[in-house]
Amino acid sequence: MNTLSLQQNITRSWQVPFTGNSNSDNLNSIVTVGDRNLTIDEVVNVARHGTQVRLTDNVDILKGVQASCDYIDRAVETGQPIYGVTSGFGGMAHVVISREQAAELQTNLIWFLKSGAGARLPLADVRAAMLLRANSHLYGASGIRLELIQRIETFLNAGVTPYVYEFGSIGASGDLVPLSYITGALIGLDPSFTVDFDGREMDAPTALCRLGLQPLQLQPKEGLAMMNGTSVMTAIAGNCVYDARVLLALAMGVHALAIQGLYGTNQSFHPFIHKHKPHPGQLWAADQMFSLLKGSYLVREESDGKHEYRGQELIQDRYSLRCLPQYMGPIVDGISEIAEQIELEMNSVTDNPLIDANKQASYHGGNFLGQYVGVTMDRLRYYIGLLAKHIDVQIALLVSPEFSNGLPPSLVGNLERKVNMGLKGLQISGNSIMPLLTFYGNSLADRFPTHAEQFNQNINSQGYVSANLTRRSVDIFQYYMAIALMFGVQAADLRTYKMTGHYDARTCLSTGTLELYAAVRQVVGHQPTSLRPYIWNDNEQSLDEHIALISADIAAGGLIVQAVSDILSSLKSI
Ligand SMILES: N[C@@H](Cc1ccc([N+](=O)[O-])cc1)C(=O)O
Repeated sequence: MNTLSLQQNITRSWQVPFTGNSNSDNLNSIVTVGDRNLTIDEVVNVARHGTQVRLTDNVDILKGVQASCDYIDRAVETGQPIYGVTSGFGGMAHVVISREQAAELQTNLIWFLKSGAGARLPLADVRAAMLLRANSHLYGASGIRLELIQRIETFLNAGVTPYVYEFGSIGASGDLVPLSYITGALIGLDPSFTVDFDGREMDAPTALCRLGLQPLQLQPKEGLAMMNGTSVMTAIAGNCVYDARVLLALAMGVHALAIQGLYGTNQSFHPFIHKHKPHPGQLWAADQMFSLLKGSYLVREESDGKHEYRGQELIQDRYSLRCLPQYMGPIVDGISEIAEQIELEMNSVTDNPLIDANKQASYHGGNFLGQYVGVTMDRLRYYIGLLAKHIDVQIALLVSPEFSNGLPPSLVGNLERKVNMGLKGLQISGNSIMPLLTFYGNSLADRFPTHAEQFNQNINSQGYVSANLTRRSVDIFQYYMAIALMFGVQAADLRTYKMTGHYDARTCLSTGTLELYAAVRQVVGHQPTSLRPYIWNDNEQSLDEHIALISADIAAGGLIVQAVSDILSSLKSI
């Protein structure tokens, strides 16, 4: 079946409704796999937005794939001792496997690894994992037939996604258990392997039948090649890095709104300061913030180096404003390093043994160890915690008249209505999320080794669990960001009123934050007006609904994300 002929514009059950963001250019173009490096954006487009996939038709590459299979065939024929081909697995690798048992060894591997537990992974993570597995195999070092790799292409393009579970991998032999579910489904091993077929739950043999495919018997090495690798944790990591960058760009937007709400200065972002401490992330954050505040009537324009006594107000801003580039810098640099390492992992061969068909040799090693994923995902959660902590203190300044430079307590809109308590509940709700995000910042990769599997896997990365935890952290951060944006918008309106006597912040905000402000107002369905700020009386809206609307827009890459697309693309180029 030619799955490429399937209509590309059908919206599938697992698809995130695409409203357009910075990777929209590539959205409808096909992603070719095998002859070049994949990017995080491409993986996200395939995983979430249904971009079609085509395996390379580069003859040399395809010959290389076949040559690795031929090498394995010969090795089995001649009884060469090769791990996992003519030997047992892991701590039982001393067991000799005969030529007659070599295929059964591979199928049996799926059976005893079918031991996952917990919730199902999001389908987008599984799709990304399949894409990365195909990519890894096309290096021709794995001894797996093109026919099996093509099944991955077929599944992806037809929207067929195996169910995989959140527990089972220690990230040591890669993701053995999660990948066993993908492998079992791809070959239609048994009805107990199930898939999402375009929104419908179905057993794998039935799904194959619908795709016009027969169940497939694994050849020697193929089970190991499919299951011995980091593709699932790396897939989750790639999706998380994408989301974390979006959230970092939004954090910059939130800070720019908060600085205007607080009537902060732009002087702290002056290039003169930062060229004297030129860490790339710090330079980026300062430069972005300087631009983001340009043209605003709600900042103290002090870029000429002048400053004045300000009565009871401090002559310079508090640290969460003044030291923003120095605080954000390491996070920016860290996330960019994480993105680089995850992209490299995405474009690696992560199984064992690896075959060099040209030299007629195979090498026993350990590219399946997911330590890069474990460590980077631990770091990413740590950075998310730091970002959240910074936003939390900004909100605390905004709601406290002692520190807010004259804003009403808890950002109450209508002070005449004495029962109005403003955004107190919203802050408390945010306060219930932020500590969790910093708690999730704890590391997992350094936890006590499990000495799994007869001490064979006696060091492990926990990369899979760490990546899943990072996804949770990203999801929660989206709620927190929604809350922060609500504070930013309300503060901008109230500061506008203080400066002008009307509430329409569009007339005063910087050009760099106007779109973000307008996007939030549009998403919650409250258009700006000069007569009232965003929140006027407590009983006129349900704040929880606004949180839900804004966070859903962020998750879908909607209007709010589009509003920071310049920041996002600049972030990707660091
Ligand atoms: N990742 C192991 C392969 C492996 C080890 C253990 C198991 N197992 O299930 O015990 C399976 C596969 C290696 O290549 O050495």
